[in-house]
Amino acid sequence: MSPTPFTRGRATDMAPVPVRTRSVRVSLAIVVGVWIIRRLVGVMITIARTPLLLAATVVIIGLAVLWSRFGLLPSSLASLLIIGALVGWWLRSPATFTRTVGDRARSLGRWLWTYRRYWQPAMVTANLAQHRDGSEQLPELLGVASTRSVDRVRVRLLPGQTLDDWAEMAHRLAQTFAIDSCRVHSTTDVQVIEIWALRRDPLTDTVAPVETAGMDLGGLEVGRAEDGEPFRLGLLGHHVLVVGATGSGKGSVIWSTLTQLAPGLVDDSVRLWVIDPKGGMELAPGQALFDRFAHGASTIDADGVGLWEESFAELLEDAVAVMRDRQDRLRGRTRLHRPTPGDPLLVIIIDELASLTAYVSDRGVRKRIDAALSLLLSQGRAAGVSMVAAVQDPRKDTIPVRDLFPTRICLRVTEPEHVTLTLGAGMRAKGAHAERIRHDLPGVGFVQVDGLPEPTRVRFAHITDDDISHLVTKITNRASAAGGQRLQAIESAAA
Ligand SMILES: Nc1ncnc2c1ncn2[C@@H]1O[C@H](COP(=O)(O)OP(=O)(O)OP(=O)(O)O)[C@@H](O)[C@H]1O
Repeated sequence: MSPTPFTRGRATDMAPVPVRTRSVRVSLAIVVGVWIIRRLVGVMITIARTPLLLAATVVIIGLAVLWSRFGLLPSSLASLLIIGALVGWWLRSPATFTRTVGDRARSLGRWLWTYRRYWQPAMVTANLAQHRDGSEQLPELLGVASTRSVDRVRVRLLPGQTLDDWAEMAHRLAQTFAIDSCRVHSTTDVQVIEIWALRRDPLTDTVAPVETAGMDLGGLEVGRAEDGEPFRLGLLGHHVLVVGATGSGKGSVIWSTLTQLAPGLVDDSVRLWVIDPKGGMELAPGQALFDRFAHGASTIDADGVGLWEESFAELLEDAVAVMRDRQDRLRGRTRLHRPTPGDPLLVIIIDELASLTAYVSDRGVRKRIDAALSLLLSQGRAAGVSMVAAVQDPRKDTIPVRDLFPTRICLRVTEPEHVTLTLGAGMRAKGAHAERIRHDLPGVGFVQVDGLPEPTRVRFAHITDDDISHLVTKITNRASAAGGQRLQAIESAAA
């Protein structure tokens, strides 16, 4: 007889040979003694594994020995000396003190009093514990690294668990550990994840622009991530799409990127071609830095076609020509163009991409723009042509080339659907609720880089009008000091 759906499968014995063991009587003293010894060994292992605890234990034992041998006065003096040294360190170098002592002490405290203490009930109530053969299996708490605002909790998953299981439970964990919010991140080890538990949101404070002497196109420091660390945006070999409702701070993504490109603008290893279809309102203050600037003119030609649309198409087609020329030159020599002074990275900046893809009135011009955009986005990265484009509406009929941007940034949006369209399916479940970003937090958003499993929440640096004029003056002065071709390019752009 064939098995029914309920009788299919193989039955396994609970044990290879069923054995009935006799119960053994053990005295209470032995049970308590073993329990104490196990605890003591656990404490010693913890001390040995934790440098801060080890140092504190050594100091305390040292002071106790001093006291027992030489009395109270020498040990009190030694204690004062140690406290004085710590205070002196904190005053001289608060950053290193915080990193070495403050954060470690905080991590230890959070590990002991919050996570280790409530780990079992938290796992059970969030359905993240497993029950097998009558025993309870808990995911292993590997460690906690805390800063002033966030606890990064490393956890080894139980067999069969995935990052998504934890992402689904993130809000429950936040509630259980009494923290603002929780996000789950993968690590290089597939069995280990990191929970970022936010105790205080470091992104409520405006982020100031960072002045850089050098430029790292693989990671421009454009803002701050939610763990309080600098956030770096890769531009070399990338195109970046910024999506956000009006007033969400798209301008700050563009300007913080431009600020970081300053060294390259001075030594001519970066050139900017800019399209600002909103009449140049957003980007004109930086015009002196752009090699080309198409911003729309108020004129139309004899056929009623806006000349600005022509100028957008021309700029993009010229960029395609630069790309083709590079491809011819680099073929067989390298697979990725490395920008150098005189052979720069060409960065194309477009402030409102929908004006080029959806709102162009002339069909011929629109076709030209579509063709050039698709070519640049699909082939430009390797040839040293990168694009940074901003748009309010990420829907496919507005931005058909959306998926060709490997890096996508979702600032505050009006609809949950916009998050999925921008960052990809499943990203809201991983905590990217960009539709919930508060109106008073412009420049806050989620960044998704192709190949990385979850988005990063960041705040981009706020660049004021004064910062922009300071930047323009600085770059033109430096370029003037450097002399040569680059200055001519800047001067002719400014003219
Ligand atoms: N990172 C930021 N930090 C603090 N304030 C910011 C930040 N970015 C933008 N702002 C402020 O928020 C307001 C809106 O910014 P912005 O013009 O860049 O938005 P936008 O998304 O480009 O809007 P639109 O689509 O209407 O042009 C401005 O007053 C700006 O000063």
